[in-house]
Amino acid sequence: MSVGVVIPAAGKGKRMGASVSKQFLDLYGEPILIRTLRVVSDHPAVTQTVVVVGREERARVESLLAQHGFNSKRVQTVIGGKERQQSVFEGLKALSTRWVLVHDAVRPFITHDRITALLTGAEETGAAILAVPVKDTIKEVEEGVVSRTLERNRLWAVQTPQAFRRELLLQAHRAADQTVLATDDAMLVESMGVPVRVVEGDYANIKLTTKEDWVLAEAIWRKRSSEQ
Ligand SMILES: Nc1ccn([C@@H]2O[C@H](COP(=O)(O)OP(=O)(O)OP(=O)(O)O)[C@@H](O)[C@H]2O)c(=O)n1
Ligand SMILES: C[C@](O)(CO)[C@H](O)COP(=O)(O)O
Repeated sequence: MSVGVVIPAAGKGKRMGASVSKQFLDLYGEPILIRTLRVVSDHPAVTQTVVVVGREERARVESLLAQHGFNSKRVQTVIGGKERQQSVFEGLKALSTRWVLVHDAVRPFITHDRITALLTGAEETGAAILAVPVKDTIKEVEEGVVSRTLERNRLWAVQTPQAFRRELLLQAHRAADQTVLATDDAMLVESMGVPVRVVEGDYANIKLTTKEDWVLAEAIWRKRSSEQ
């Protein structure tokens, strides 16, 4: 199985509200992007990694990669787009592998064990995602009033990485042609009628989105470090 990875890292991190984009913030002495990359690119199935960056940040990312021992053969950079979906599409075009993992730069707590399970899950239909059962009750709200309570035992919170046959995901992105804006890649494949396998994720695989997530990230990191 030849597996490439796309790491979208061209976001601005507006909801985090820090002075630099969240993927460059240090978590216990190392930038989040580097922590994420170290786990994903070291997985034994991964042969190619592409980091998608903002145009004005490319030089900074390349020097960060070199500083942390990632040479340009192991990890390359491409310029992203305005939305995550466009950034992923740019990354996909730079890969030559049969399979692709798409993984947010800001989910540093992914493990090899979950990546392996995800890749196995994807073999059947060409598409698989990691997800965890939701813990809260979820309601639809319109103009400040509840319109519907969703059936919790059918709801899963979706994470990355997501794994696809690369040609399938490329086809799905081309079909969307920027007229459909999806919040994850699986949505594009689902809209082609392809079944997407759900593989149980890990609640610790959080996405750093707001300041509260940072507190949680520090706690997860401390716990993981004390267990090693
Ligand atoms: N145009 C974009 C937007 C997002 N991303 C990346 O997609 C991942 C998930 O996106 P999100 O958490 O929404 O990051 P931001 O867009 O940076 O956050 P915000 O919406 O708060 O600005 C991040 O690794 C982010 O860098 C990207 O590569 N290109
Ligand atoms: C892809 C994702 O991480 C799955 O949970 C999420 O949808 C990304 O959303 P964002 O608004 O781009 O952070």
